[in-house]
Amino acid sequence: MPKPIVALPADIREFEGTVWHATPNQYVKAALKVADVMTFIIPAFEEGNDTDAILDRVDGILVSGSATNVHPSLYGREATEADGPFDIARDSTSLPLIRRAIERGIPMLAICRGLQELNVALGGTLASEIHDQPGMWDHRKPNVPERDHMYAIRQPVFVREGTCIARHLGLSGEVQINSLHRQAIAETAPRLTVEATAEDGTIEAVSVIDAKGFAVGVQWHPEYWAETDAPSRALFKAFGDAVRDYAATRGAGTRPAKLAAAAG
Ligand SMILES: N[C@@H](CCC(=O)NCCCC(=O)O)C(=O)O
Repeated sequence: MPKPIVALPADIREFEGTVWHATPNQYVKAALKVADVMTFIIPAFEEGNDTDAILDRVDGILVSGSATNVHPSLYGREATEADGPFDIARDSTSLPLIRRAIERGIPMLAICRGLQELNVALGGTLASEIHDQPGMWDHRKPNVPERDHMYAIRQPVFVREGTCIARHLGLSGEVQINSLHRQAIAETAPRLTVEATAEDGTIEAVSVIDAKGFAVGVQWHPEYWAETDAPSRALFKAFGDAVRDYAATRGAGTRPAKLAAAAG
């Protein structure tokens, strides 16, 4: 069987005097080295992407983290200074991919901003600058020069027994994670179940209720240490296995009508 492919919605970045559709190496490296799947980076456009045409051609979606935030208008709020910076093209690409992948039973792993997009895509809301609230930890990216130190594993979260994420991580109870976020889930979308939380109550992992397949989101960054940290590795291998299972099914004559017609 050919190596399966997952779609990853790009971020919009500006440098060297132009606009780039980009993603950090850590996501595509973990996908290839640990999940053993290839990644097609999807250019981020406010309009023009054909979501089903993308999903007809891939076996999963991987929704990455980003320093930008989901635009508050997407969860019924006015935008304030604290809610930025924004990446509306990324929002416009990710949210339809997330909704449609869930409808079609296409495996999805959502990470950090990806978990927040998953929650908003399914009708939930987000809170900004959570560290300013009484009793909350500081979950923000550590202000250090070295990227390994930014993504250092440094906080415990508690994984509920018998959950999807417990199965994929290969454990329940306390697990140590890294943390690089200013926002978090405020109102959980109706179709999501909370599967892990931090001691301060921050939602750290969710899964889609009654999902047809692998459909989880984590607020931390398993991709960064996927080759060396056991729970991170287990999660990416479980994602890769789900993607291969989907690819095998898709390859077994259940290709979407559009592709079958195009193939003649
Ligand atoms: N912007 C959101 C999501 C945070 C996230 O995805 N962080 C990973 C990238 C970190 C970085 O490079 O700054 C939030 O802050 O909650």
